[in-house]
Amino acid sequence: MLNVHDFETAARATLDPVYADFIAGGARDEITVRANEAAFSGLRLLPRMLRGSAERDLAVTLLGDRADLPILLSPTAFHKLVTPDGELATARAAAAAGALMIVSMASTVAVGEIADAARAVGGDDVSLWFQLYIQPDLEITEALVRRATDAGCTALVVTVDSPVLGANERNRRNGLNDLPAGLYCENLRDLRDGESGHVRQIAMSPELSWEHIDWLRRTTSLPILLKGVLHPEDARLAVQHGVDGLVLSNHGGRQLDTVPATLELLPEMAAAVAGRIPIVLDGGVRRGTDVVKALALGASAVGIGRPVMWALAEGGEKSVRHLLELLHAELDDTLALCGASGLDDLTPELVRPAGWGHAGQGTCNGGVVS
Ligand SMILES: Cc1cc2nc3c(=O)[nH]c(=O)nc-3n(C[C@H](O)[C@H](O)[C@H](O)COP(=O)(O)O)c2cc1C
Ligand SMILES: CCCCC(=O)C(=O)O
Repeated sequence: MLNVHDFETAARATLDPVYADFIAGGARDEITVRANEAAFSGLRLLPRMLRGSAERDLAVTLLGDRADLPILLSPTAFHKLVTPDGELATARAAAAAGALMIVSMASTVAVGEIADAARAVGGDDVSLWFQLYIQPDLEITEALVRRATDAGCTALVVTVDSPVLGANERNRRNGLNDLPAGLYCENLRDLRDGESGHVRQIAMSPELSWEHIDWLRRTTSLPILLKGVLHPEDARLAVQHGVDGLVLSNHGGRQLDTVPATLELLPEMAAAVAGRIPIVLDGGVRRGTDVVKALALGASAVGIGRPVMWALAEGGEKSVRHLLELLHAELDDTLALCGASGLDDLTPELVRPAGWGHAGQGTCNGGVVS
């Protein structure tokens, strides 16, 4: 295993193709799935020479939580689909690599147990964030927030791009509409008497509004990030509503198809928040060079979704750890080659659109690169 792509190839060789499709797939024609990765290819790196340092500092602090690398584990559901220990394996690997994991509300292990597993490996300093789909029944939402808080999660990542579930036609064709027997969304178990944690207990709610964010802001003292805001005007509203951070995400192309690649939106979004809150970008990050491009254009960190699922499927905990170590090493190598001694050295002058001097051909830099 030398890179992220190797994990995908190896995972596909062993995984049930129905689950491989669930992981790889996106909404409708998967135009956005492809656009995310293509956007990174559409930018070139223009390194500086003779100004590096012997060691590079890759650590990042986000909303008070320190991580050894600016690559987060984006929230992904159902880890027991691909490995028997499920999210316990992921959390142990992330803790060992010093990476920050965002636990999906739809995890197949309860968040408290995930946190215990992470701390058993990484000690009390390990930080976990919890991803939340606000439920129209606010008592249920409160109970979920309480479970995450009691588990010691230090931030809430509220996914707002899912007023309805994305239409994944691969899943429809494959007849995948439920979890296999014995797997449950454990965070939803017994929220009301006798509830098993069936996946259908999770409501996607088209009626959610900024009032719900205001309500959540009053309900919890944890930092709140919004995941899935794409319009710069919504980024400005998020700041006005007291949101602490954004995860600039199109859900890996799994919600509205044909939205722009997240990298394409980054310069505009960074301009909209103007440094007031951090931006974590996810979607299509597969290489250390991708991380450098995102940080150069204004992200504080990135997230990875599918790569973690592929590594989990390929070899469980040890493979996720290996994946994170590979990405850490790739990022370090890229910084060295760029003449950067730390993440603060990653500025927009490092990137250029691809193409023979046709301004905007790469279209990812939105005019921010001079
Ligand atoms: C299998 C799978 C499950 C996911 N589950 C969730 C989830 O439960 N909650 C959520 O907010 N996003 C979820 N996502 C989206 C990821 O958090 C992330 O935005 C996306 O995967 C990033 O793109 P990438 O896969 O290209 O790295 C999921 C993505 C995948 C591939
Ligand atoms: C209710 C589970 C949602 C999983 C998800 O967000 C995804 O597969 O993209």
